[in-house]
Amino acid sequence: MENLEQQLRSASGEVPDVVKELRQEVEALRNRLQNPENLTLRKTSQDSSASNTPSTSKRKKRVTGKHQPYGRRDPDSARQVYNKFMEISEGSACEGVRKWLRQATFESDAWSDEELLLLLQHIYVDLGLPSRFGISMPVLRRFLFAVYDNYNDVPFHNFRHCFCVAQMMYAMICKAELMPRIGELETFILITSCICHDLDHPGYNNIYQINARTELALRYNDISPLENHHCSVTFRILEEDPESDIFANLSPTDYRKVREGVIRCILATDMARHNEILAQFREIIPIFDYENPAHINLLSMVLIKVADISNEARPMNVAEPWLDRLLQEFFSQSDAEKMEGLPVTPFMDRDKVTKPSSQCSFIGYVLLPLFEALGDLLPELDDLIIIPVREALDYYRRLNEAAKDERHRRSVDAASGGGSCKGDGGTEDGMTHSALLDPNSTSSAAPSGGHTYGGNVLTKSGSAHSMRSKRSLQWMRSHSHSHSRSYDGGDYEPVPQIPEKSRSIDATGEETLTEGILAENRPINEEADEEESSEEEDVDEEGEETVTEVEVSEKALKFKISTEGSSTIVLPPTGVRKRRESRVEGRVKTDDEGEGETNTSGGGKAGGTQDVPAEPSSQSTAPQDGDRTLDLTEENSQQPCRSQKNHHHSSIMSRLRHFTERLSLGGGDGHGRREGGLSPPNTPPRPHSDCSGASRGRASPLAMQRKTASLGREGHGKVGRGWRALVGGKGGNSSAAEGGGDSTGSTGSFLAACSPEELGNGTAGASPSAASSTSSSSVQPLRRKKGQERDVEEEIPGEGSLARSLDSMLQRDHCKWWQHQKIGRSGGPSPSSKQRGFFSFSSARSRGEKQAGGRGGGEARGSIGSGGSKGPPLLGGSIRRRKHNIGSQKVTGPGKVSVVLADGVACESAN
Ligand SMILES: Nc1nc2c(ncn2[C@@H]2O[C@H](COP(=O)(O)O)[C@@H](O)[C@H]2O)c(=O)[nH]1
Ligand SMILES: [Zn+2]
Repeated sequence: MENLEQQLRSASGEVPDVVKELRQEVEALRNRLQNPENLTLRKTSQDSSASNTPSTSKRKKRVTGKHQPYGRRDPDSARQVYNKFMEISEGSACEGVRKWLRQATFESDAWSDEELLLLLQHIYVDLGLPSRFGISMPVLRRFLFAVYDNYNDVPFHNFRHCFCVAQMMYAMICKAELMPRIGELETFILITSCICHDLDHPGYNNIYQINARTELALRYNDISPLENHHCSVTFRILEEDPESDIFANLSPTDYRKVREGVIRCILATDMARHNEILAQFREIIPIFDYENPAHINLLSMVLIKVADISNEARPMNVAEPWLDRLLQEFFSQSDAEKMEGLPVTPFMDRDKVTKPSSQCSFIGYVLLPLFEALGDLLPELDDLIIIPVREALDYYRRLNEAAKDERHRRSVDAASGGGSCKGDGGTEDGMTHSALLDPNSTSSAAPSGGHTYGGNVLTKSGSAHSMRSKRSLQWMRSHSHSHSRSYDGGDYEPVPQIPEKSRSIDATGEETLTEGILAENRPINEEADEEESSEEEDVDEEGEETVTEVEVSEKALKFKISTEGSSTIVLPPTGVRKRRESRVEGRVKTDDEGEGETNTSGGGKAGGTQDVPAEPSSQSTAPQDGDRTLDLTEENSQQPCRSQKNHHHSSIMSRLRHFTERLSLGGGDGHGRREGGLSPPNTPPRPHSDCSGASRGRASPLAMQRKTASLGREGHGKVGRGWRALVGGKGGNSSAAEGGGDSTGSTGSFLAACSPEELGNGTAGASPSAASSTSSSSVQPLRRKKGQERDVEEEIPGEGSLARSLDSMLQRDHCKWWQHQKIGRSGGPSPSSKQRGFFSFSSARSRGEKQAGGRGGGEARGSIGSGGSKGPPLLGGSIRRRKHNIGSQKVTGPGKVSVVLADGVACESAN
């Protein structure tokens, strides 16, 4: 522009007005673009021309990643989804689908995007939320679509993930009959939070955001940058398009509670806060009081966390594609980290992670302890989520054990000049069939770390097995004989096994020896302390572990916001070994015996219970009441922490210094400068085949099974097409649909997709899924069929021919297909003669059913608690809510400054 103006000036002596105006516009545009706030959402105004679609234009600039390989979905396809959603939006799910929607077996892949939107609508309506909170159906639909439109096209953290989380939340609410207990408002908060909890997720996590110093990390000062962003986007959606504002008719009090609640819940999904939240929750379980808002707060945070990581509670054919997507996202991030010279996040590193190792670690150390804590309070959820997760862990342990056995066998073979890796039970991919196939195999349950292989017990030298507790071994033994998902609910105490992480297995079963996991990952992935090295000495090379996401994420949070409204500098754990021990022992010690008091003085309540160490000297990473910050001054560094008998204080001090330096400095030259100059990685999302698994690149029965099960990702609509063909669309355009969406509904057509008789007569051979169903149902004890191997390359979603043939089959025989899906879920509901097929497509009126909608239309279902006024304060709890002036600072101790980040959230740090 400047050049142009200069030329014009020299040519004609003046700059014409039109050019001046143009310049102003360019300036305004530049300002908009440079302010990331303006870029978070797609502007409604930009595309309002097209059928009143709320928002479908491409955002110009990302705020969530420097080198971002992912993007939004194509605006045209989003618009199409909107139009289709509007077409079907007055339909409703039939009874069979509704029931399925309350199960962990629900398969989101079976539905198109617009169908999922319809199902989300159903969830709101079924819970009576629109009528209770004055949400008209057009507003609800517009909101749901805006949410859809603000998810990115990333492998895992996409709209379908948010759907799954919301659906699991719905299932838990129904199963445990939570609504009367927690109240309508909290239910509203929970469902909405689930739907919004990963909005605009870039596919790269907080660790990347912080290390790469992205706009988000800068904006949120490294404090849960993504979760803060998800919250921010949530409320921007509502602010920027009042027609989508589902909170518009809330009273000011309720609005405040909802806003606080949604923020609280979404922020709780940061895995860096996992231990803190779990520890606090465990504290209150024995005294849980549904009348106590602080307890409800914490329960909600746990519920959303559980829903968020609940994929492994789903049947194998649902869970595994999600794991593949997650690893795809992980690997893409670690590839980018490598290319950008950033610390490589160990649990995301394709060179170090296998599916079984990843899942053993995650389920054993992160997921199951959380689920079981929830199960302690809500035993109703055992069947729904806890037992399936135990089985998943059992399965992955077996895989891990088998892989270890195989490696051992190979090394023995190699040492003795032995030959082939194949034969006598070994598979091409390094798995030992005997261990996988034989549920009675003792290989995963051998006491004292013994492995059986070919009848010989190989004694493992390492400490990993010795770190299993007796109870763990007992459980593993008992479960190695388990043949059914119908777990007897016996005396199971989950004590995680130490998964093997030090080696990964490639497609041929070749193992890649990894270096010390922590060694490569500076700054925030490293345990740099010498003392720690010595602490690790008793971990043999096979017992080496990859730190979990929680551990790495905790470290990534320089400031850890506590739910008490203050924040604390996290004490770095004293070492992997101690962490493991504390996990192994902590639960046993804390729940009943009260031995976990070693690190609190005066019986401090908050925190620490999960990580209560086996040894008094170990550290809890959870903040303790009364001593929430670590004083960094030299003189105080010599003093023991007030609330912790800290035998390692000085080393922790040095570690902390080291750690905080590294944190703030990023990788690179050791002086805080990342090595620049690297070209953008330009790493497109890896195809599925790049997710390393215990076995890759080979077709297998399982792969076929999975292929048939994870249907129609070619547009996500394959399966639904059968239904859509039947329903045919209402024929109304989107605006008509919007207009007609009040509680009375318009004259929607009624269409029962198939009759109960048809369902009852379905035969197993009718579809590829039926094959899946048959085979998986015949192997109840494990989540996998005997001999099933992992084959990632075979799992590419949406791969043509099978999906196509299924699609055409579905158009003929969708009812049977659906029935088989139901049959096929291990642990899923048995098909009932009352099942009514896919969807019935009916208006509220024609079904004579409550269809919430316009104000006062339709009452809430179920027994609902008192008026939804239970919304507790943000960050409340045991938990004093503090009113602060945002931005204010005060010195809170020698070398410490407290800065108020947001209402109720203060951050204390060394100055
Ligand atoms: N290794 C695994 N990690 C998992 C699995 N399911 C979830 N996760 C991790 O948890 C977080 C949840 O947070 P989100 O709000 O970002 O979704 C997710 O990012 C994963 O990293 C799993 O099955 N295995
Ligand atoms: Zn999530």
